[in-house]
Amino acid sequence: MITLQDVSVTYPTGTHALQQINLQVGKGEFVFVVGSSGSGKSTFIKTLLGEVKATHGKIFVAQKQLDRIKRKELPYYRRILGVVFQEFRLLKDRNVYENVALAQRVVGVSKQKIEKNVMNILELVGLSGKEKMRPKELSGGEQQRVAIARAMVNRPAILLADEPTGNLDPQNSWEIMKLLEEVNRLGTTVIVVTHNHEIVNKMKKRVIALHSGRITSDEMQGGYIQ
Ligand SMILES: Nc1ncnc2c1ncn2[C@@H]1O[C@H](COP(=O)(O)OP(=O)(O)OP(=O)(O)O)[C@@H](O)[C@H]1O
Repeated sequence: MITLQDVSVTYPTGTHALQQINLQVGKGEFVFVVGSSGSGKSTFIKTLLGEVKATHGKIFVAQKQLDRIKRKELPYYRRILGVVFQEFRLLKDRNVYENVALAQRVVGVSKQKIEKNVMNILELVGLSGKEKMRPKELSGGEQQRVAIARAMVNRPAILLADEPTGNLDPQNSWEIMKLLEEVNRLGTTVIVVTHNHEIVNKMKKRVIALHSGRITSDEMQGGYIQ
């Protein structure tokens, strides 16, 4: 599903944010990416999104060669991916339904299908009945559920989550991780960047550790010791 061959990213400032990354993530995998601040985790996510260009190496995502994709093709490429961020990034002046439906409108889904898909995905994330609420009327955990629904409503093959529990208390963090596990169980490849040791250690998934832009360990059913 995802292959990186000798990928390096050097920012114009000269910082080597990723160095010679070789990596394969198979369809349906659940992977944690861990590492201290500045180790290159966000750069890794941004590179997969095509927001940051690799300075060296090849990247294949769902049979597309990302390092060869033209700028104007990026919006189509990004339909393969759903993304969730630490700070939710919901539209404050739109309700739950609208926040999720917008993701479908931009790809041209019909009104009837949007309604069905949005209701289905809101049920999956446990937010049925909250369609009319605005983000500020929801708890942090609920807002992150809306963000996950928005990321998943177009049925992307891959879900990227950059510190999805960074703004949540332990109980909500755990519930969001269980939801990501459910999304993964339904067939989506899930990549989660996190600092949360407890969750990584409990979930026994593949763990890729970065340090100074390099992969220092990659273990199936790994843990996270700092
Ligand atoms: N736009 C940029 N321009 C120049 N340097 C950058 C840029 N973004 C990140 N960096 C640098 O690249 C390195 C990796 O940063 P990155 O944000 O990927 O790390 P991170 O592991 O996500 O950190 P954190 O956990 O603090 O979010 C750091 O040294 C950072 O200062």
